[in-house]
Amino acid sequence: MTARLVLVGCGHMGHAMLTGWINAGRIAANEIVVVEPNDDLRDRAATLGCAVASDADGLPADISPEIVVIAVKPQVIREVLADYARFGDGAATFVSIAAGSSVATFEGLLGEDTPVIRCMPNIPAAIGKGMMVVFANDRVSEKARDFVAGLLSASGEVASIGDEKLMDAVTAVSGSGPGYVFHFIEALTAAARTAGLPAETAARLAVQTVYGAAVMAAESGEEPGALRQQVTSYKGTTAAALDVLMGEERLTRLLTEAVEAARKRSIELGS
Ligand SMILES: NC(=O)C1=CN([C@@H]2O[C@H](COP(=O)(O)OP(=O)(O)OC[C@H]3O[C@@H](n4cnc5c(N)ncnc54)[C@H](O)[C@@H]3O)[C@@H](O)[C@H]2O)C=CC1
Ligand SMILES: O=C(O)[C@@H]1CCC=N1
Repeated sequence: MTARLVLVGCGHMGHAMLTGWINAGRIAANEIVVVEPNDDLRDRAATLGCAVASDADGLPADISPEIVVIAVKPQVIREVLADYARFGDGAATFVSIAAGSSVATFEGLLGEDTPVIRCMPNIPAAIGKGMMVVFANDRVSEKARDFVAGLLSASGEVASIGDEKLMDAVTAVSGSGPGYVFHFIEALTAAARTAGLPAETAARLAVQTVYGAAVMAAESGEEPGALRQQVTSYKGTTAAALDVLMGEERLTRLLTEAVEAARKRSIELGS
């Protein structure tokens, strides 16, 4: 077995991405070593056919991976990276999905010649419907960039940005965004219950409505505003509800405030 890729951290996002890579055939499971201290999560990765270790000391001594993916919480990045310094300074390309953690943090801890790709995925990556946004330093080779782009595209759409500062905004919109949408579904379900619908019906209507509308927004080729107008009959029911949501730009202002809170937190996590 040649260990082409080391995945450090196999929790929610690490596992979501790992299954996407393997299921899409972008890399063979036996070319991956997963480092994960949690026994259950490590076993889950082993079930996929990956080699596993509970910490960096458990990695085979002679491996020389092309890619090291860091998928641990931002709060532990510094201590975790110290264990992977031997792959720094150009030996491997590091891919980080940690919110906030800058490329400079990686270069500082692993050596300034370390190729680093910062990526902000989101949790629908677990079903191949993610949004992944990447920023790379200029040490990343074309070969590594292509390999990583191929891996990420197994989990959904991939976009790149040239200004790393925008990663905090990206994190606040698409990284955390599924959380907002899940909460919207919860809120619509609660409203449906208040309107008298039984629990099961309320939940079903809320999910299918968000799903159908999202697919239509993604695939119809029409602007969301135009689609909204198609639903909104003059003096009809949708207009009555949208008066509540759009009056004084209530929902836009609320979301702007929420996104700004997430953006600020992303900056804090990186400092
Ligand atoms: N969950 C999400 O929707 C998203 C998460 N992210 C980022 O992904 C990263 C991971 O987040 P989650 O998967 O949600 O967290 P998680 O807590 O589910 O996964 C982190 C994993 O790292 C493991 N871990 C801790 N110390 C370790 C070490 N020394 N070596 C190897 N593994 C270690 C933990 O046991 C855990 O399983 C974070 O940096 C987060 O900012 C980014 C975008 C979306
Ligand atoms: O909540 C968080 O910090 C992570 C980053 C984006 C989504 N989840």
